[in-house]
Amino acid sequence: MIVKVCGMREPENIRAIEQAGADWMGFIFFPHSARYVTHCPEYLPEQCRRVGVFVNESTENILLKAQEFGLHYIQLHGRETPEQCRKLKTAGLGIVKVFSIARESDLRPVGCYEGICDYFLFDTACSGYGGSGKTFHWDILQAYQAKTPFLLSGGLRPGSLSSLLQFKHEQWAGIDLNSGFETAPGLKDSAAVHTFINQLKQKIQ
Ligand SMILES: O=C(O)c1ccccc1NCC(=O)[C@H](O)[C@H](O)COP(=O)(O)O
Repeated sequence: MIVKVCGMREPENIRAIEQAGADWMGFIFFPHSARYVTHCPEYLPEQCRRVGVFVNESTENILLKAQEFGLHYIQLHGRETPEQCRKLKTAGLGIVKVFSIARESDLRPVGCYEGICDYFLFDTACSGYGGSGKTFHWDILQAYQAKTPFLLSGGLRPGSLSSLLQFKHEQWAGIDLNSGFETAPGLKDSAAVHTFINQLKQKIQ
């Protein structure tokens, strides 16, 4: 089970979340986000895969950030096309395409990205692009029949553990933690993340 912690930017907090056992760490390169990373932190995680989060950004700018931050994965939250995903993949980056989910029909576009992306991330549909702090009805994902593994996202918080333990899907590969574990935007409660990861990984590998 991959645990991604998103919206990081403070060096000490990055270290603490790495120590807490996060597998992936997300850096948000979207200027309108409260978690926007304006400059490269003094410390970047070495044990975690580094994920760059972008919204409708040019391939050129994404590649610049990928180099600066040593990104392993690019997570795309906007209207990025399969062609842009393919270009980034060809540059040697892993690709995570995000789909905002409110109803079953929101799963329809995944077919165009199948075979190009390494992972999909299913997040709650909201007026912005992410970080809503709200969950969607996970039952909708039972209609997902493609083969690309996915991360479950949107509104996860310490109290989500029991629901996660009941969730089942063959392609479910991980979860994404963000605002539900924050003490302030961009600052995670490392003790809460540590406890949550330990409890989750004791039950699900
Ligand atoms: O978190 C943000 O501020 C954000 C803004 C714009 C695009 C993406 C953003 N977050 C990316 C993520 O992967 C979040 O973890 C995901 O949306 C879930 O967030 P939350 O509902 O707060 O758990």
